[in-house]
Amino acid sequence: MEVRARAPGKIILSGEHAVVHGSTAVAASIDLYTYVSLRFPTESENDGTLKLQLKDMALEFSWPIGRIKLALPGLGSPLCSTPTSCSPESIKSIATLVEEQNVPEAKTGLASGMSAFLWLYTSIHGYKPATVVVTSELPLGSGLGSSAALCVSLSAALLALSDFVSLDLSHQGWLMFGESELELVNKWAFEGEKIIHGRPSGIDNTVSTYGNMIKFKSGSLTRIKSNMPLKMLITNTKVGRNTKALVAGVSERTVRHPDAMGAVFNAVDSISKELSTIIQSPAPNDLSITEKEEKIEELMEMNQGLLQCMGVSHASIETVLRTTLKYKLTSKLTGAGGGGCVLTLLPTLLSRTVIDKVIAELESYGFHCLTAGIGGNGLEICFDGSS
Ligand SMILES: Nc1ncnc2c1ncn2[C@@H]1O[C@H](COP(=O)(O)OP(=O)(O)O)[C@@H](O)[C@H]1O
Ligand SMILES: C[C@@](O)(CCOP(=O)(O)O)CC(=O)O
Ligand SMILES: [Mg+2]
Repeated sequence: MEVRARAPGKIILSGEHAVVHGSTAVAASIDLYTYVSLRFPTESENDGTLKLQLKDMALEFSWPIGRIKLALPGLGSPLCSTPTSCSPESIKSIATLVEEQNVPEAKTGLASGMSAFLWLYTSIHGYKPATVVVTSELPLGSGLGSSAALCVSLSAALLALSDFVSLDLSHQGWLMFGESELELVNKWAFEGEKIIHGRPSGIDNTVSTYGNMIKFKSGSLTRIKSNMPLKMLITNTKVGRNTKALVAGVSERTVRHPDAMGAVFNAVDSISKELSTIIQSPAPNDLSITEKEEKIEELMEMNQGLLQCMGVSHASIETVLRTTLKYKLTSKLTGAGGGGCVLTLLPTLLSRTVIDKVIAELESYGFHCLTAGIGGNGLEICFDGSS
């Protein structure tokens, strides 16, 4: 029996970082996915190992089950169905298991993803041999939520073949989980994100699990129904960065300047609330689409200024801002910043010629531009191997 799961990446329209400190944020899924397949070996295939294949990178890691038992003794049997946090001791043991693999020097960033994999796998399936294959359409470490898409798709595939959920295994094609399964997946994925991010807000795993557009504050989500077309250009500066370090940097600044940073987070909270009101306001109402777009642009500009105050902008991001401004377009970073991706609002009346010109100029600096569909499906799974 094999199961495949796919979970989308995301863009944060407003409120990244501040959301970690209790402010409201608005995020939407994008139509770029991470896929995870899980298969248990037949008796003749069983070589007593747990394998992780990262297909896009042509990497394969393999752990003898005996070695995992030694490093992580005492995993419950029967296993616990409630998501549990990885203790500092288990984090250390898992780090040792990861270090024993030959992770190429240029790919050491994968170590945290591999650790999340080992924690989620052993927590849900214990000491059981299996092969897990991961592929992704998302750039890793660029602010589009690849870590959350990995944790969500992985948790879903693991749970789909566990005793903790019951599903219609004969269903053909992609299938959505029910509400209680989604909640369970989201909780496990959050535990995985904790290993990768240190202190995640939970917005990335939540929007990847549920899809569409959400408003998120202090761990709880409100679904948003957009009442206007929203088209964003996504520019990947290709400057690598690490969410965990950036999130920690903002927390350190908050400790140094609690009042000033508190005011910044409050301002972001107001921006996100206003943004979600505009996006949801019925059309046509007293505001035309163009007026709504102008308001959104102003809010994006203000949010970007506050992200700069938090210390998470970057020279490459500033180059994107300056370049798009030449075409009277507004941009803000998305995700953790420090490089990574930048969003630019593409107003409905903007001509294709201008879009092509701005893309050409951005790409002449070595950046990569893409336009992704916003607000599509969240997590889905498939049992028939045809999708
Ligand atoms: N498909 C994948 N395979 C392996 N690890 C992954 C994958 N996707 C994400 N990761 C892990 O997540 C990390 C990137 O997460 P993060 O720094 O939060 O950036 P983002 O979530 O914006 O892509 C990678 O360095 C890796 O450890
Ligand atoms: C910076 C933050 O708000 C979003 C991080 O997103 P990403 O990992 O850069 O895609 C952190 C969080 O909310 O957990
Ligand atoms: Mg991430």
